[in-house]
Amino acid sequence: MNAPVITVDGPSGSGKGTLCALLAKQLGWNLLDSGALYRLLAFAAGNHGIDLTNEESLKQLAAHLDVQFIDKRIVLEGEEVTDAIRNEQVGAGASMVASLPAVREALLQRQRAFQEAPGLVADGRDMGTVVFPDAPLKVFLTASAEERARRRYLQLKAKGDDVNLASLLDEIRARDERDTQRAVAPLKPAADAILLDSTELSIEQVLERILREVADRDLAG
Ligand SMILES: Nc1ncnc2c1ncn2[C@@H]1O[C@H](COP(=O)(O)OP(=O)(O)OP(=O)(O)O)[C@@H](O)[C@H]1O
Ligand SMILES: Nc1ccn([C@H]2C[C@H](O)[C@@H](COP(=O)(O)O)O2)c(=O)n1
Repeated sequence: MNAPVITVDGPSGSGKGTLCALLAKQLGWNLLDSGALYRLLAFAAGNHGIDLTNEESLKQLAAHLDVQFIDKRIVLEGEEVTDAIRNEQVGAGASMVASLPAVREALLQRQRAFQEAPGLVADGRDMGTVVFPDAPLKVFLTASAEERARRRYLQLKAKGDDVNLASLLDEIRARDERDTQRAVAPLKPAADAILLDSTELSIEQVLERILREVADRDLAG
């Protein structure tokens, strides 16, 4: 029998990554950060001088992407890029390459390979709709664009980045537009997903709510 999967989809800054990391730790399950794959591809394209609209070259690059996930570190073509892929510029590039159907197809099997015992928590935009359509628990996590921009502002400021709240809100809205309007695997809740708006919830409240769903479905064994 396949290992169970919990999918968490939603827009940028809604808290998916935070929730998934906590869930995976609590359950002792594997974690897939699918956004990191699109970020890595955009980053690698920059290294190789490949235009972010060149679908054929990006497809080849995606199929042969030399990446290793070692604990919480990410190594791309021998170079540690864990922090380097986490800025808004790489996020915007990731959103562009993610709109190309051949790229999504090339990354599909790589994502499904993360489904290993005892279970998988999968973070992304199309985890419940495309990559793991049979997952027994699907979550669609949202928050208002203003709250998501505020969270990102605090996150980047804590890292010492020079940030502007209004620009972050513009970038979040632009990314939402691109991610929800693309023709292939657009960001949308799966028909059987639980919708959770975290605008006024703490991280702990979100985790508690989802752990209740895990218990109700008897997923943790
Ligand atoms: N419920 C919450 N309340 C307050 N802050 C939160 C909440 N959830 C997450 N955060 C904070 O918001 C920031 C963004 O969260 P996170 O990276 O988990 O979002 P994300 O949905 O994974 O974004 P992306 O898709 O762009 O990677 C982090 O600093 C995180 O600590
Ligand atoms: N399953 C996924 C995951 C991510 N993307 C795209 C869309 C995002 O704007 C970009 C970066 O993701 P993040 O790291 O911010 O979660 O990658 C996607 O299309 N499908």
